[in-house]
Amino acid sequence: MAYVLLIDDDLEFVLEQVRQSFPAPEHKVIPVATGAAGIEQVRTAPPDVILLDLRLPDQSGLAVYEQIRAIDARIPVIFITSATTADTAIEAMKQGAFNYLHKPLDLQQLDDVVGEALEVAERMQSPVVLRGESWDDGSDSAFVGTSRTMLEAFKAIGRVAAQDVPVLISGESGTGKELAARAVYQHSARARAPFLALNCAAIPESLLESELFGHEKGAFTGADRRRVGKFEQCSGGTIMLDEIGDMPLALQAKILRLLQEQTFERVGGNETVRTDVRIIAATHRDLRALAAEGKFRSDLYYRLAVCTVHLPPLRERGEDLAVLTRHFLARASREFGKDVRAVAPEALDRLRAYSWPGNVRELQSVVKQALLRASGNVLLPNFLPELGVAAPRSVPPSGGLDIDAFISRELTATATDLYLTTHRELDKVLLPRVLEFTKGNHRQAARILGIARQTMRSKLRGLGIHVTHLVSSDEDDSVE
Ligand SMILES: Nc1ncnc2c1ncn2[C@@H]1O[C@H](COP(=O)(O)OP(=O)(O)OP(=O)(O)O)[C@@H](O)[C@H]1O
Repeated sequence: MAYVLLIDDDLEFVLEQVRQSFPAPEHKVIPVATGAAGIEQVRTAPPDVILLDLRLPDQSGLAVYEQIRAIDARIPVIFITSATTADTAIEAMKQGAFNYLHKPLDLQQLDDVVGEALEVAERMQSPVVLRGESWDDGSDSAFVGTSRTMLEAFKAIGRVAAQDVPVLISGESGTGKELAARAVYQHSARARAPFLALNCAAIPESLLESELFGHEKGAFTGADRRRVGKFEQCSGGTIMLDEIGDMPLALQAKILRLLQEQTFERVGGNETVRTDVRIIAATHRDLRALAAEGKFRSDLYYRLAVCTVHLPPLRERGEDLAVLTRHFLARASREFGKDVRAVAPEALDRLRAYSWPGNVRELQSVVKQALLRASGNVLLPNFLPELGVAAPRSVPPSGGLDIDAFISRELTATATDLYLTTHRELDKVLLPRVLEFTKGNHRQAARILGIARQTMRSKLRGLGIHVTHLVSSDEDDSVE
């Protein structure tokens, strides 16, 4: 359940819109009409996200924002502005506001921006617990591993977290780099300041610079107002640059300067902006090799590689496979209201024989699929999907889905959940296709599909499909 605090004296119209977008009982919207009441609410019952009008009867929205930040800088604050207060909204972004929306509110933007803020807040606030020993409570943010290599990684996380220097996290896709970055952040001196994660490979090259550094009005066609970038917005906090190996060389130079001097210029601007951000870079590529080939700046590589955390691939983690399988089984059992507690040794043997190119993410998906088919409380080998075929996809499949072939393959006398697994298979193709069609527009996609946006989001998450908000509130979401 999301808890949204609305601080706005226009309680009739705006409140109605917010309630429409975030209906009870799944959501709780608490409205207050003054800054003082809002601050009191944040103090006594901290919300997940705050919508704050810039114009309030008792004090300015910016003053209220400063006080909220002092209480907890991690709660995302989205400003509500009228056209005349847009400049102040930009000022608020410079001070770390999450985003801003114009009145009258556009319901889709409201939904997208608040939805994204909730995801960001969850990343910051749900604690990543490093689990070297106990593993079977299925807790959502547990970072599980008992193998020697994972214990080394946990130690490295502990070692680098406290030092206020850049960190480089390496590991194949699905090995837990984002979890590691969150753990570093949460154990650092900046843990009470914001954390933003950005996937450099998912953002078109032409937009990435502006996303990170912002731009001035008129910097390029369509830049009709100044935009504050992530490095300015997140000053005091931590930024995860995921897939940094995919960053264009020109932009790497700008990152290097930021690391050396903590300064930069917005795109199309001359003003030197000062910031104070800790960078956690992550990559599935071999940056040292890329640097040797001239495809990654070696000076940036050496700067980033002072503190490193390496996450080994699942196939090299020995005993972790069983531990993680039980962990995900406990989690999925809870999620689907089943009670499958044990894994048959033959099922584990089959899992061990596989090479796991998609690593822990793939295992998580396989266990979920197996659980959906399971009956009784032991996970038997015939509940497992065909390994390699059922690997999660993060990009839309190009060849489409042969649903008839899928059903023929799965239709056995022992199948118990063919309805669910077939629908999941269909979702893997359908959802990305519809989002592609709507250019990442969630509201439109949900409307076309005829399902609730929240349902669509949770389905995407369940399938391991990540949706990232790319640019600003004015623009769209897109599929990674
Ligand atoms: N050791 C672990 N314990 C529990 N869950 C894990 C572990 N490692 C990964 N996961 C889960 O696997 C999924 C993928 O992890 P994560 O997104 O951190 O990987 P990644 O290396 O950043 O992947 P990518 O490079 O594709 O972005 C997430 O759902 C995460 O919670």
